[in-house]
Amino acid sequence: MAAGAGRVPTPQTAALPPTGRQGRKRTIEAMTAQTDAAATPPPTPMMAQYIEIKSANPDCLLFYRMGDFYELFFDDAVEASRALGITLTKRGKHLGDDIPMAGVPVVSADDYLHKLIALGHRVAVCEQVEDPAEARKRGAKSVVRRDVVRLVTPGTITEETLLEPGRPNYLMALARLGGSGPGATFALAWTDLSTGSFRLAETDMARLSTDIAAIEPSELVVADPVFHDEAVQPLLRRFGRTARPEPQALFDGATAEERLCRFFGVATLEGFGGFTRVELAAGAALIAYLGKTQLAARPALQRPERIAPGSLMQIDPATRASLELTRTISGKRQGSLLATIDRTVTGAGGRLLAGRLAGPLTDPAAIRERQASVAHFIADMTARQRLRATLGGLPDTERALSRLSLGRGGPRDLAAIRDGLQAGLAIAASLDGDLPAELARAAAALAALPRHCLEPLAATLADDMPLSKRDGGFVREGAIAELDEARALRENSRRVIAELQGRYAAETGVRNLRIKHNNVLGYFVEVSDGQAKALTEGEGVARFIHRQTMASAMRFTTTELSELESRIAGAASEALRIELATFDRLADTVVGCADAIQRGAEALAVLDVSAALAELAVAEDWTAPLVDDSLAFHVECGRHPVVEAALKAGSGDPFVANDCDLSPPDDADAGAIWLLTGPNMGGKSTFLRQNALVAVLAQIGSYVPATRAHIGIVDRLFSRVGASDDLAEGRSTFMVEMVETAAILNQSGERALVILDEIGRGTATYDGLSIAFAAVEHLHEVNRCRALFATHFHEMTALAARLGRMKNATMRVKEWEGEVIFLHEVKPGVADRSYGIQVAKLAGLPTQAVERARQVLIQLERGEQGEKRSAFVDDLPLFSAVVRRSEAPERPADTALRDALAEVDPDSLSPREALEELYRLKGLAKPQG
Ligand SMILES: Nc1ncnc2c1ncn2[C@@H]1O[C@H](COP(=O)(O)OP(=O)(O)OP(=O)(O)O)[C@@H](O)[C@H]1O
Repeated sequence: MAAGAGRVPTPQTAALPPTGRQGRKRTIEAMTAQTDAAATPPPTPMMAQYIEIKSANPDCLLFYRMGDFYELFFDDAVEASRALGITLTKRGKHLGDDIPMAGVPVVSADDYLHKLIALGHRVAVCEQVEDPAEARKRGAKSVVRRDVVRLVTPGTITEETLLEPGRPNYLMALARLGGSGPGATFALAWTDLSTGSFRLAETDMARLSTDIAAIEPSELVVADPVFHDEAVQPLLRRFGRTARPEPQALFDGATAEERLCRFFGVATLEGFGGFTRVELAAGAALIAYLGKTQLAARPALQRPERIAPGSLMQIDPATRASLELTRTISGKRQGSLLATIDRTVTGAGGRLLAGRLAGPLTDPAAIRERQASVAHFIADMTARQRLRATLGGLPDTERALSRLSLGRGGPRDLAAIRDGLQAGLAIAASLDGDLPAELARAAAALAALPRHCLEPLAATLADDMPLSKRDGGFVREGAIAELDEARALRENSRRVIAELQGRYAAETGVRNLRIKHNNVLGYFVEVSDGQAKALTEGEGVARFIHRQTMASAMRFTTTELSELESRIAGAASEALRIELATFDRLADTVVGCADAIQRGAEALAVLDVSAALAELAVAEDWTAPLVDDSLAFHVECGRHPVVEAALKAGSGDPFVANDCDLSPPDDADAGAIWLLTGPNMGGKSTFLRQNALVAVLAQIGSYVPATRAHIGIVDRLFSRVGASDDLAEGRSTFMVEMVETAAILNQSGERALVILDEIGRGTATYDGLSIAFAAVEHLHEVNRCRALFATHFHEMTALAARLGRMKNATMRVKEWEGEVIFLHEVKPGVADRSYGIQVAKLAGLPTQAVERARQVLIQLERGEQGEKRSAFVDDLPLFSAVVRRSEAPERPADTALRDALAEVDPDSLSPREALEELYRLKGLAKPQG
């Protein structure tokens, strides 16, 4: 019986010793230490096997299969019990000490794996690789042979339960050739093992983190020396535990091409397109790492696709985060651009859309091709709705195929392929007429789906699928005569058992006599204690053979029952054998057609995304932007899709659309800069971001939230909005801001689009103002890019007089009865004030603090008009903040003046006396001291 079977992992409470990588290493050493044979008994054969396997996988938690459980021992047990909250127990001794042990049931292993992977662990799954009967043949003490069948790592998972449907899960390899000097070349290779996509791209040191962030890998493998290179380390640190070192041998450039050819079974890679040496090294490293983690299984990877340099808009990690493209700043999908625009109905469609959003295109022709697909589905609403209804119910064909090719598939994966093939062929037939190029290619891929693969699946598979193939029952009745026979025998035997039970009950007179089954006794007759006499006395003695006495029941068997049992067992195992063989045959057929099925699944994803973007454009009233090679950036009535959706769902307030024109002014050869001033909460950040999002949406081939848009290709997008600390990197808010601003000023060319919000506010006013000034001048004179710059430094608006391509714009507000009303409208010109205090009041600052701020502001403004700053500070008595009254206390001069005025009788004064009186009063009004 399984060790620990029947145990349910429960929250663990015992205090545990410290663990960690170091601790684990120590334990392995201790485990394998040679000991004084006389003093301590040698490890049991099973423990010796465990230690051997664990030593070969020191950096993984080892899931060691024992019956229905995966057991963990030593430090692995301690670590897993902590991470998973499962009971830590012990089993036997090693070198005189108790062996800590923890286990998880095989049936729910996926959930535990999920948690461990999410925590950054890697797990080696060690299975029994022979029948226990075989082991017994070698002697009573021999252990069943076990081996690691798979390393589960964050980038190589394929289980449905471990993956998010709409998110790709990338494994990436980073290769460097040419040493660590300036001549070094870099490349990335990445694959989504769950779908088989495989891409390669060259990169360089400056772009490295931007390119990695665009893919968002779950796991990044880097050659050991590169991983530890001081120049690369800070970049990799950004990706935390995602990045891990692997032996340099995996990345060997000299053998890379040969290794790739071997994997794809081709003599040369020429048919796949040209690759650089470093790209091949990255690709081969990825394949080698897959070999290391997947062991015997060969994933169905697509042929490598090269992403040409410059073909995608570059968006660095900070910009990506600040624009909340696929995730909000707090890390959630909800509230991101992706979540707001995603109307896809399949997992593959969702992943394709996410991928497109991560890498907008820079080729206008390719963008227009995608736009045409969207336009097609806008024009043909019936086709769109029909397609979406068909796609909506489909399982994830891509991921099912990947599991089948890795030998991890189940009956439901076969059914998914069947349904995908059926739907694909039906859709191909319905896509008629004049199709735009991208859709025509998709239709062709669908029409080419392998019917010879569908036929056996459709003829053989049942309608309802069990989860595991071992449960049987997935082959349709009538499909295989041999199986029908075995099943009939099995069913028939069950009926015979029921009849036997009735007969025994009648013959013995025990009405509630039952025939039951368990794994230990097999079939047995059970009667309650009080009625056992009918079976143990008289005629019964000869027939009923006693097996077991329970607390309140007795169990028996009969010769007839034993014979029946072996017939039933034979029929059931025969039926299962036939079903398993059928599964393997069908899975082989599917894997044999993997290429065509993959292309079909991709085509379905393209159709889903095109129809979804059409649906979005219609529902939200978006328009097709004109995208070309110019430097134009002209958006009319643009909106921020996420803020607009939030307003709709919340207050119901309409979103105020705004124009933005950064196209080169008439006689200029470079784009314009808008300097945006306006009150807090006026909508500056929203306006800045919405224009960046319009550029992104336009370049993924989508329609955009505007009434008209003309976008000249943006090759690089920079957004520096809001401030954040990067304490892990030891950088303050201001430092982070400056590092990002430096990157923008160093890297933007004339095709860049730069969004800068309140640069320089994190330091002293004059320092900040000077930096903001310099940044705008630099953007205008050196970078010459299109830019939007929001600021509260109103002094900067004066730059418009000097910088020909800079324009001032402001957010309109209305003041009404002392309150400020934000109109969220952008208009040319300069803001007169910031309205910060009104916003503070709206935010609920205590009344006396608001009043006090007003006084300080008045004095500060006076100070700006000539009075000395030091005098102003002197004018602020230390304790005035606690003055509760809203009016300022009367000063002595005010009282004297009022008294003097009261005494004056204007009717009795001559003109000369009146003048003298005026001088006297003025004298009284002079500030004291
Ligand atoms: N065009 C708009 N139409 C309607 N509401 C808007 C619009 N723009 C912004 N808002 C609303 O105003 C809020 C504040 O906008 P935003 O953060 O862009 O202001 P801001 O000027 O950048 O403020 P601050 O200077 O304080 O950062 C938004 O959360 C949104 O609810």
